[in-house]
Amino acid sequence: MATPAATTSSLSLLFTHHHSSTPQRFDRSHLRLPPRAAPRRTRCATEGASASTATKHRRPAEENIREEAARLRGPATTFSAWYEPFPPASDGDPNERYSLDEVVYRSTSGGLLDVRHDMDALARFPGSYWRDLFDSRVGRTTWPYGSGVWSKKEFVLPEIDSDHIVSLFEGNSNLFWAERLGREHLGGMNDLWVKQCGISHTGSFKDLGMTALVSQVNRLRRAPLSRPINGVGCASTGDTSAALSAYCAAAGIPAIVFLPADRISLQQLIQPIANGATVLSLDTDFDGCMRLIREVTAELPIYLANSLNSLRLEGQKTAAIEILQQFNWQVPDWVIIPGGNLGNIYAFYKGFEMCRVLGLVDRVPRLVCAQAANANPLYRYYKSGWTDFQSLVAGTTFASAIQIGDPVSIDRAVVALKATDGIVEEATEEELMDATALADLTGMFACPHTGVALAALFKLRDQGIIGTNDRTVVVSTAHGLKFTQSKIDYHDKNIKDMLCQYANPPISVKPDFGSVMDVLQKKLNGC
Ligand SMILES: Cc1ncc(COP(=O)(O)O)c(C=O)c1O
Ligand SMILES: N[C@@H](CCOP(=O)(O)O)C(=O)O
Repeated sequence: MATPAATTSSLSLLFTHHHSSTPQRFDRSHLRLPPRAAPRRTRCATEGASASTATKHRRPAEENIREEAARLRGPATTFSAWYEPFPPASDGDPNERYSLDEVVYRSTSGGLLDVRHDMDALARFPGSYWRDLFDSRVGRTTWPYGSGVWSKKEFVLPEIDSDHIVSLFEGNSNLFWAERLGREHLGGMNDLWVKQCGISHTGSFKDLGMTALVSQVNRLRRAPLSRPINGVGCASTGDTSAALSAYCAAAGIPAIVFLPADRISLQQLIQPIANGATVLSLDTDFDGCMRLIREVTAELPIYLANSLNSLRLEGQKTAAIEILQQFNWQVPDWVIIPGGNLGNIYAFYKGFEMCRVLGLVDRVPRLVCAQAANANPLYRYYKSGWTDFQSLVAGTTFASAIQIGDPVSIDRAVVALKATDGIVEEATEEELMDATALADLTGMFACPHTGVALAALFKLRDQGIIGTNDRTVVVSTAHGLKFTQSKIDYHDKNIKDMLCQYANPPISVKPDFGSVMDVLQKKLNGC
């Protein structure tokens, strides 16, 4: 079994308790709990109104689910969150903090910010309370808890009014047992799981962060705050832009996306176009787009939606909490995540660590960040023993959404990995494409980024670092249907210097019985 990760981490600081507090008896009236279900009454079809009328009008006809939730809501929450410098200031102003209603992305020293929660207030309730509350909301449509993100609202953006939330009922993604991949291709692994964050509204995990960010923008733009924010913008390798465009379109907020020309898939490109965003195709790479959007958002009233903005990570961290929940609050041994701009690895850590600190679980898993060898600044940094970070010009990779050489969240990633006794692995193009193909041959339809994570798993199994019985979760970050060209090239054996050993090209056959029989007999005889 894997060694459980250290339980006291340097990051405990991130979850500051302002006073030492032991969980006390709790008063449920402080929380916005889901309305208690009315006692069920069996109704026979002949009783009163017809059965169809009785089931049709669940609330007054003129009321929508948002209004229904507002009517049923309890007293306001006492939880709060704010921005603080990341990592916590050692030589800066210890009191530096900002309201989430401020438009601020950087600390006064130019460093990153992080969303901090009032952990004292949350810790007034025992872990069992939070587990029960979150479990009670899964799979419901009660606004806004039908979303996997907002079902954990108190841990995400506790102060936002539910009326301001922009949600497409994201999250609650499938976590499935990859039985055959583990058994047949990973030396009899019997506890291998894939968290399908890409089976989602816009086909990637970015939806989780974008619902949080666009909701906050919606709050800022509307009365009483009425901030002059004219639009929301991002640089993107294709997934952030898709999520931003969809959530902005749902809220009626203008979206502006900066895309590196010819470096994202067609399926990703059409998403913001279809959602009505302003799409700028720039003749540079992602890092170049990122530099530009930072300059532009400093000049124009455009709110920055990249994960440099720590609001995003509050939504993304719920995927980690969901994994714990899906395992009935048992902690897996390993979680493997593909990394590019490196916000997500930190978001996962934050979700796990918050649950540990608040007593929902007693430890955190070991994290593995997997990078494409052609875009591997974190891997090189890790291999240097965290002594020498060099940004680089990322090379072309089939895992195009992580073709990033100067990751914004490098410092966040290092904290997450150090605190979880984490590992960084890399995958060559052949390794990631073979891993993707093998996963597909066992029933998945993985994106190349998931292939990077799977290739890292293959290596860590070969090295004996991940054991046969270790409960391991591979985070699948996007839907394979967004990256079909790479699969077409692979199965066509049309990739230079790649064997494409698992290619399964279609067989051209004459349309007559004899020819078809010949082919099938050869196939069935294993020739
Ligand atoms: C599909 C996919 N996987 C993984 C990542 C990596 O996430 P992060 O940038 O947070 O490291 C991204 C974006 O960068 C992505 O779009
Ligand atoms: N893969 C991302 C890259 C940008 O990441 P972000 O999380 O910082 O917005 C994308 O799809 O654009």
